[in-house]
Amino acid sequence: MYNMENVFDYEDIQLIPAKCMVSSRSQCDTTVTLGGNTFKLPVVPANMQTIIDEKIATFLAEHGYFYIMHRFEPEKRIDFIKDMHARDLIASISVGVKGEEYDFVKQLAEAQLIPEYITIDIAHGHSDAVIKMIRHIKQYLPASFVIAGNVGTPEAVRELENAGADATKVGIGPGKVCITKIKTGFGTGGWQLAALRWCAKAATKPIIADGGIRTHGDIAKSIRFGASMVMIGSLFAGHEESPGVTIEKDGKLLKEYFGSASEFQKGEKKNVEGKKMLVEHKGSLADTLNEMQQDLQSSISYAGGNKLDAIRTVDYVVVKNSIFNGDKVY
Ligand SMILES: NC(=O)C1=CN([C@@H]2O[C@H](COP(=O)(O)OP(=O)(O)OC[C@H]3O[C@@H](n4cnc5c(N)ncnc54)[C@H](OP(=O)(O)O)[C@@H]3O)[C@@H](O)[C@H]2O)C=CC1
Ligand SMILES: Nc1nc2c(ncn2[C@@H]2O[C@H](COP(=O)(O)O)[C@@H](O)[C@H]2O)c(=O)[nH]1
Repeated sequence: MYNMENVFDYEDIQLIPAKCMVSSRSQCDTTVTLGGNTFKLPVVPANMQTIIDEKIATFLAEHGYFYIMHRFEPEKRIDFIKDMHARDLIASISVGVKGEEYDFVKQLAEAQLIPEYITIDIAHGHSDAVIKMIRHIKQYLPASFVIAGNVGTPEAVRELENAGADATKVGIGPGKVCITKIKTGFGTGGWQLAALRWCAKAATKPIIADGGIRTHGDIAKSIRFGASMVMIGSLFAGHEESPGVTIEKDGKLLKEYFGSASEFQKGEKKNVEGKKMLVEHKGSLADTLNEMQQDLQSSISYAGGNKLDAIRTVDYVVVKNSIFNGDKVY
């Protein structure tokens, strides 16, 4: 059994401020390097169909943000890579592990269409299916940076890294539209931050923390506990640009956000581990990204530095389930 004293989640932790070394938060640098490219923020919108589409991917790439396109319209991926490369932008796609995905990878290699990033997007990433796919991609597309997941244990991180993954994605069930924990009894939901720390200690390559981010402060906490990058769904859902229908209810604008393992995504009620919810309309994605950057710059200043790395070593306290005291940001 995992030692319960080491179990905590985002809301249980407060980072402790250190002496400020900048005269303005604008001096704090939030950039991060992953796979040889430098991005404005250590944040990537989730590769889900209600979070990202080709238009958002292009916007993110053009403005210096990392992105991962989802894999739920597989027939569009080749044109997507060509289009991004024609614009001199990074191509970052997702794959699954079924038979046709092996052919797809070979097809890319034959056409010399080499995505800069390939994410293997599977619910239970600690599996031979993912290990085999990592090896397959590394054989046919050795120049692509492979992100593999999702996992929730150090053993899984080691196995995927040993198979050739360049980064691993941590988070089984902490997502807002996730019902894995309820339907299966498994996962890192409720202790995602502790699981991240546990995995990061074993990792020799970057870790992407995935799911459970509810506030911008949680990004800083993820960095503190070992993430190089943070994947976020719900905070990016419901924007003007977000895919999905806008609904007006009681004078309020709402947008749908559904899980990749939901009935809505799958089109059938089979192995459903996700749900659909309506989220409040949030305005423009660019505004949210700017606010995230400002908040992270502020986090860096509280950490007593001027770069993201300053956050990695700050002290923290465990304040079990108490930091919000009923407060809400909005
Ligand atoms: N991060 C998270 O906590 C979770 C994320 N998701 C998301 O939902 C989407 C669908 O995921 P997924 O179902 O893996 O993708 P797929 O439906 O593409 O399944 C991929 C393959 O893995 C098999 N598979 C899936 N889950 C398991 C398992 N628990 N044990 C053994 N084999 C398994 C499937 O077979 P078969 O269907 O026959 O079992 C299938 O052959 C992904 O985008 C994923 O990221 C889903 C759940 C949790
Ligand atoms: N268990 C499930 N997890 C899912 C599903 N669809 C996506 N996800 C995961 O959630 C995160 C986003 O989490 P959030 O808390 O930021 O909203 C996403 O990146 C996936 O890893 C699903 O259907 N079931």
